[in-house]
Amino acid sequence: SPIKATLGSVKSVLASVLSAVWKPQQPIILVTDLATAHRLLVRGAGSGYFSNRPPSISPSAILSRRRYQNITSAPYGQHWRAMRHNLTSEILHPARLHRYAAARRRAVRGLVHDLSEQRRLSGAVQAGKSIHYAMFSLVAAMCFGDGLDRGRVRAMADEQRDLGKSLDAALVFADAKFLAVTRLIYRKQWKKLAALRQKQEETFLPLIDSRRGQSSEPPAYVDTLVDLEVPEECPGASSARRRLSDGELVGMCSEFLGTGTESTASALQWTMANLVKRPHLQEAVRREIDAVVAADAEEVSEDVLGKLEYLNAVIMEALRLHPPTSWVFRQVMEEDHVVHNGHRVPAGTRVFFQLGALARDSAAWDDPDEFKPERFLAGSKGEQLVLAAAGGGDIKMMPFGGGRRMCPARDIAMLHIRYFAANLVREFHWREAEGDLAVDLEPQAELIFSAMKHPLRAHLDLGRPGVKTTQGTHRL
Ligand code: HEM
Repeated sequence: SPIKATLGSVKSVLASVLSAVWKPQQPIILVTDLATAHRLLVRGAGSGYFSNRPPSISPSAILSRRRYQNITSAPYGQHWRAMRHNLTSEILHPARLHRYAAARRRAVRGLVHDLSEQRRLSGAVQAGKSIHYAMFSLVAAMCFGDGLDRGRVRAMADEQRDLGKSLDAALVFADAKFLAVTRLIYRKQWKKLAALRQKQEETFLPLIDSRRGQSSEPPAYVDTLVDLEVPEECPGASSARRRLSDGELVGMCSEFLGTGTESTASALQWTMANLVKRPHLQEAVRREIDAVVAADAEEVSEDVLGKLEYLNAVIMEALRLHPPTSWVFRQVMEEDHVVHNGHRVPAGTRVFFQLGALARDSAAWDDPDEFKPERFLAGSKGEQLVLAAAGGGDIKMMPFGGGRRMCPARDIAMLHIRYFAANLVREFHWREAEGDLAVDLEPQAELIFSAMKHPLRAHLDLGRPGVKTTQGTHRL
């Protein structure tokens, strides 16, 4: 109606005026070359901390008015350290990764089964969607333990997807100084965010409660969280520690499910898309697998993944050209001493590292826009590349970020991608579909993650003689 339309335009004018008043523009540095990225992120971090991000847009942090922090959103300090240490030492430590091998095998088996069924029933399979769900079910098992029923996992995956989609809308609340006013102006967005979070609490809290006081092998992430003690924030209580509240636990589980699924599923999808687009590379990967895996072996097991150098090179090249996380964000704090072009960067400055541009820096790569896995093979120039340096060394690409806030899950992410990709290539011959279903390598750049704009679809032929679909038994 005309009244509604008038109110709508008044609202948008008012919102932009208000946001300019209460959100003084902070300077931004956009980093698109590797030399600057290295100087700021790695060496810059050595002379100060430079380890904070701008205020998070995670619904958990916004709705709780920043009382609930997760690893990604927490300011650099004791609380962040305790949470990150728990994740890296209890779940992601390289010596402990083998404990989740059974869950990984189940997830790959489920994915192969799903794709086989789709293949039987229709033409092109919806590989993108299936990969995403399989990765989610694996991460959900690591988070809440084995034995979750399929319906519940589906519901959680849907909730998580809706929450991810709401992030753009949550941007308006990120650093609003007068949240009450912003809430009023954007009340629809606020209500939607609150409803999504409410739903998530209803799903997660019973699962969390059912794990209290239990010990299982392997431990679920949530088991380590309910036992975790973090420093008390009260001034004067420097040595006091406390457990995480229910609200914090829900936020931490949501972070694990989101970060654990989105980037890895996206990297796997980009890898498979490039293999569909380039059948000769797919054949080379298959030959490499066949050379080290017996024809009657049930699967490409995790212990042979280290021998699959060419597959690894394909994955690295996919990560370079299609980094699943688009940006690394930092904000300069008072205590930082970040120097750029001979000047100290003022506190409050936001520094955005554009990962896609960094990985195509022509100073570091020959033919930066070409898909050439060979550059990552032993003996080639790319061999000595460093994915991202937490300490010294050059950076040639940084899909996992860098410095103290670098992704803590690089090893497990690479394991997941290699294991899934190796088995998918062995089980099926992937062929490009026609017309609208052909592989489109255009990204859907979102605020945080960058996935394929058109999720991967492909025709599949059985890769091994004797492999049966659900009507019989699949070998995996
Ligand atoms: C291919 C897969 C992945 C990619 C490309 C990726 C990429 C990234 C990037 C770019 C960052 C920001 C780093 C920075 O600010 O310097 C990050 C942070 C993070 N990632 Fe990952 N990630 C992946 C998989 C995972 C997985 C599987 C998990 C969890 C199981 C995870 C958990 C996290 C966490 C908790 C942080 C925040 C670290 C902090 O603030 O201290 N990531 N990731």
